[in-house]
Amino acid sequence: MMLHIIVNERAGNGRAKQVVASVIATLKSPYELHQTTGPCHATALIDKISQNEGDQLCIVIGGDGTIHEAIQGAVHHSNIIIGVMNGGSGNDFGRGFSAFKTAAEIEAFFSNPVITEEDTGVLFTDSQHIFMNNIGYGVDAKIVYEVNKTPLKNWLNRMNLGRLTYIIILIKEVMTFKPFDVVVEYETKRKIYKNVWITTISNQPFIGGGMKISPYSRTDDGRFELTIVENLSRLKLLFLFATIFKGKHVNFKKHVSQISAEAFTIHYSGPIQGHADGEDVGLSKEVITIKMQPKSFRLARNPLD
Ligand SMILES: Nc1ncnc2c1ncn2[C@@H]1O[C@H](COP(=O)(O)OP(=O)(O)OP(=O)(O)O)[C@@H](O)[C@H]1O
Repeated sequence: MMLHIIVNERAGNGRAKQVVASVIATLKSPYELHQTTGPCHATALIDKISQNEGDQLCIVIGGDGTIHEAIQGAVHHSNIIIGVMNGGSGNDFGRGFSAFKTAAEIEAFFSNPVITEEDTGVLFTDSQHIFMNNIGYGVDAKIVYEVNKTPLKNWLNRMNLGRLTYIIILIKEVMTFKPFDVVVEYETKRKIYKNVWITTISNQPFIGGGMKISPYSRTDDGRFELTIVENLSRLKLLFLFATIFKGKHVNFKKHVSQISAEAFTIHYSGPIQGHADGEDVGLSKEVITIKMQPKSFRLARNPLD
């Protein structure tokens, strides 16, 4: 098995750069180092690496954006095995799937390889988007959109206060966002929800840097969980957000519904901001569809996790 290290040195405001430096200083196994230079480069690197014969272990060091791009490539190549080291500020992939923390853990993987086949999803709007963590339309997506745009993020990241960016923008958006209506179709069912704030489809539990929005999601069960938050005041929504960090929001059954299925079609009453794995996918069309791609990439798990 050949070892490749793919790093986005810009990720996490330099955190990935520090991680890669400490890994290569202590790694004993031979490796090839690849540095991403901009958007979509991680996908192109995976495509190129896949042309080598046999299994290729690609340890991706970056944030969820870089990992998302690497997995876009990995789903097309069965000889690619993705491993991850957290180098961003949110790091939800590492929380929900698995992550290596040290070179010693990578060496431990070589003596005892734990490789699993993991699910991804595809969002169909006017174009297609593959996602591994979650996609969502609603106030949560508007928060992600605003967080990615704000200069506050880099400034607070530099002081290791990345999570504070989410909290400040979350409060602002909860106070100004206009709720919407949806019709959800799954299996043979059709349900109507009014006054909706959040529609998030999850493949793993975490979103927004550690908020446990979908506590029962599993990355290899061939199903998604749709979380709908509806019909509550702005103040209650703010309170509910505070409970999402620990996954306790699911106890508010009057306002929070969770549905498990392999595919969903959702009709929106108006254009609502969306994201896939924290990256902007624009405003919702009238109808969107989400489909499961079961066991679509191979993951190297940290055997010491
Ligand atoms: N060398 C580079 N310079 C600038 N951007 C890059 C480079 N390499 C990759 N990128 C782009 O940076 C985007 C963001 O990267 P990533 O999500 O890994 O880091 P981050 O935004 O700092 O992390 P987080 O989302 O956890 O805050 C990626 O989607 C990728 O398109």
